[in-house]
Amino acid sequence: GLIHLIRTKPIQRVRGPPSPSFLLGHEHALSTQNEVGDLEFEWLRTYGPTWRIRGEFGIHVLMTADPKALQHIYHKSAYNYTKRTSANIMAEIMTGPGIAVSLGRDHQRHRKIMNPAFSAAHLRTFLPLFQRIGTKMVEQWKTDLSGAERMSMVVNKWLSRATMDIIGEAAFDYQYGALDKGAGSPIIKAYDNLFSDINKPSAMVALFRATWDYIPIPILRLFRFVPAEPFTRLRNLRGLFTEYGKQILREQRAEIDVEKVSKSKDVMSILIKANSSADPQTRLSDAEIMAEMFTLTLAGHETTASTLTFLTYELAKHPEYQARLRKEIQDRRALVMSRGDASFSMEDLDSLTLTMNAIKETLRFHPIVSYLPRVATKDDVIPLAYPIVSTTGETITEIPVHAGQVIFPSFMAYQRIKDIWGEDADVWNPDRWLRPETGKQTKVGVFANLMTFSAGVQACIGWKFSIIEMQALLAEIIENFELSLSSEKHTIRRAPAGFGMVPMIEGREDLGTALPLQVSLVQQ
Ligand code: HEM
Repeated sequence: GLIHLIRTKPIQRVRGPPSPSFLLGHEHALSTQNEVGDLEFEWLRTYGPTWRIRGEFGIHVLMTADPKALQHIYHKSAYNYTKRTSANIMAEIMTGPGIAVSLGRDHQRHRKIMNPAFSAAHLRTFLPLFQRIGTKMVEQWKTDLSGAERMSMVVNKWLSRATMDIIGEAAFDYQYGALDKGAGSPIIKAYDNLFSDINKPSAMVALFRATWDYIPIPILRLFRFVPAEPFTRLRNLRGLFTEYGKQILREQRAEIDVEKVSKSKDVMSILIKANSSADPQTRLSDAEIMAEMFTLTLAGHETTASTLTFLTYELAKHPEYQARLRKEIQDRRALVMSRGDASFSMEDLDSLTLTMNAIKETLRFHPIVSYLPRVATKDDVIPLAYPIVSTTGETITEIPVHAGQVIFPSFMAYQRIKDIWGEDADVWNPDRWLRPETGKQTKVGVFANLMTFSAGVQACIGWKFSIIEMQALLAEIIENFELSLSSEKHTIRRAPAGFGMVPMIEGREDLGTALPLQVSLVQQ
């Protein structure tokens, strides 16, 4: 039966929307939609959690939000579903040969070397750093208010600086000084609007990139010399970062003594140790070390900043929830003070249920990476938790795929399935996490059964780092400030940026990534 199914191109039996364009398929529509998720939600409603769209040059693309399919693709069969060349090579041009673009065995080596730096026990030691940077940011807001009752501010810019300073110190013991230097910080300038700028998809560029899946990789690597956008931007960014990277490495190599390196679990010690390892299984080259540093800076700052930005936006839209959250934080503060402590411990932060639920809900509702393409490396059968109806009216419970099949697993749509998240899945409601059944189905993601950090062997290595960072920064912000929507009644768009999204003001896309809010001091 199976052999027969595979011969008969079973993928074409999966229903889906008619293609808007032979050359561009739905891919261009996905990356230019007004609000990220609009198309996916419509397809989810029409076809169920699994459907078929057209990619560039008319290829059939399987799109799925089905938890069992996600589990299969990312966990059970993870190295049989690899990253798509056209996307991966862009990332490689930007970061160099680091963990996020390496594949198969190569990736296993990177991951094995880096894992110890991201253990839960080690990450907890960063809490004082997160709190120090959080306090610094909050003090700067107070200075800017300078006695006024309220002020308008572009929150994402601030959060970006705070998370940049945090990743610099946490990973490399290096001070980027982004909060001190503000908009003038060279590294912040270099990264500003990166994701929205390099992903401005004209139809021509989209088609050009689509050809990459058919071009040998060594040739693709030469594209980094193309004297046009987005390559110029990527090249400049990598150039600038290489300067930082060399400086950091010089400083660290001079400071680190061999004794300390062999025991230490911080990122720099681990990288320097791996650089001089005699065993090829645990060695990293100079280029790989530089790429690792770049990757951590890139993956570790804007991601968390964007998620927190969407979170502050939701709190501004939901003042009653914001008030409950503040009360929870203030009550705990009273307890901390009665203990005679100056700051929240990890246990204190973990006890803030409403705060954690707001974080979970924002990761569910605003997954800043909304889908991640994968390509099957061999013939396989993908199981489904939710059967679908075929083009000929039969029920399908699994989908046979050929090697080479392109799949867009949709995190955005998965996180809206009502059967899993509740009838109110389409609204931001952190209280859903008080219901014990929420998300308790097929095990998929690394955190709260969400897919926002992806899943399996290539899932986000920094998810726990990011959660603690958000817990610390959010408590700091909400304890000190009331957030409300900007008086100018802007409409905020979840604007597409590659496979993800960034907040933008409708009609003011020229400002790049921007989410303005009003802040006022909490009356003590
Ligand atoms: C809310 C915040 C974050 C989100 C939503 C997020 C999301 C993701 C996703 C979806 C991936 C998979 C990418 C792919 O397969 O192409 C990933 C990978 C990665 N992330 Fe994160 N991330 C966040 C924060 C962080 C932080 C704070 C760090 C570092 C401290 C980090 C470091 C990495 C690294 C190194 C990888 C590559 C892992 C590998 O390929 O093995 N991320 N992240």
